Amino acid sequence: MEPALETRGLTIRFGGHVAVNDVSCGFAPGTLTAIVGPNGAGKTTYFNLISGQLRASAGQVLVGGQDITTLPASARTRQGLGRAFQLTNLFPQLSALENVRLAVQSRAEAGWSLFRVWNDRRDLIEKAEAVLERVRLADKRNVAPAALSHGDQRKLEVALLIAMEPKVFMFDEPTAGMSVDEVPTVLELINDIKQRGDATVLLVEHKMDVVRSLADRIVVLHNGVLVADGDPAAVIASPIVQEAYLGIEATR
Ligand SMILES: Nc1ncnc2c1ncn2[C@@H]1O[C@H](COP(=O)(O)OP(=O)(O)OP(=O)(O)O)[C@@H](O)[C@H]1O
Repeated sequence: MEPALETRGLTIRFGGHVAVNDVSCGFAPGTLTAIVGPNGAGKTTYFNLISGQLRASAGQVLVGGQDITTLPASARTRQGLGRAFQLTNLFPQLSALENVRLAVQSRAEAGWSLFRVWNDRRDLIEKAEAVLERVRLADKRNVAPAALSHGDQRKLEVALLIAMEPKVFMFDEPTAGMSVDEVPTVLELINDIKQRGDATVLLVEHKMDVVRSLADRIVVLHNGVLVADGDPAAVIASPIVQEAYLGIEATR
């Protein structure tokens, strides 16, 4: 099956430092891949290269077989790459519902569907309400983002991503800074995205228990290089992960 997303020889140099070094990797539809590695391994930089926040020094990014390497971030979004929004990108004065409605609307407009039935405002709102229901924020529909709890803000970020209907969902440490009781809901939402349809999910995550519970596959970056890739149990047991995460000296 053709990968939904693929990087070929993806590389970026900052001065003399190679932060992502010749990373070739394909991500199949309907799978969730966790990208792990120690601090400074290049995980966020790899995400930035895929989503277009950074331009590669060498290599390619392909979505559905199409080369998007030279496209700006906004055009990549239209190609189906969805990265979780930071709340700073939202309209703080608007309600949660209105923010999701705008995301639904931008998706509708991107789909060449000028006359599609839910271009009508009522339909856009119904669709936005359904998304809020799905992320369990329906009761907060009239609340502004800044007034939401931290956990609810992360749910709203997921709602915006769902509203954009991307082919590829990218989450960079989605549970960072959350209280222990807020974590399961966000993990359930990500799992729900994975279960429905053929979405491709990429997840940068430090917490190994989260990775173990969600991932079909783990890719390990170390000093910008892809050093392990495969089944979660096997990768977690590998010396490189044991050493990087558990401080156990690798036995060779
Ligand atoms: N814009 C930049 N200019 C210079 N160096 C950078 C830049 N962005 C990242 N780096 C460097 O690239 C390396 C990889 O950083 P990156 O943030 O991608 O790592 P990471 O694996 O996401 O780490 P963490 O788990 O701590 O978030 C680091 O050495 C970092 O200092």
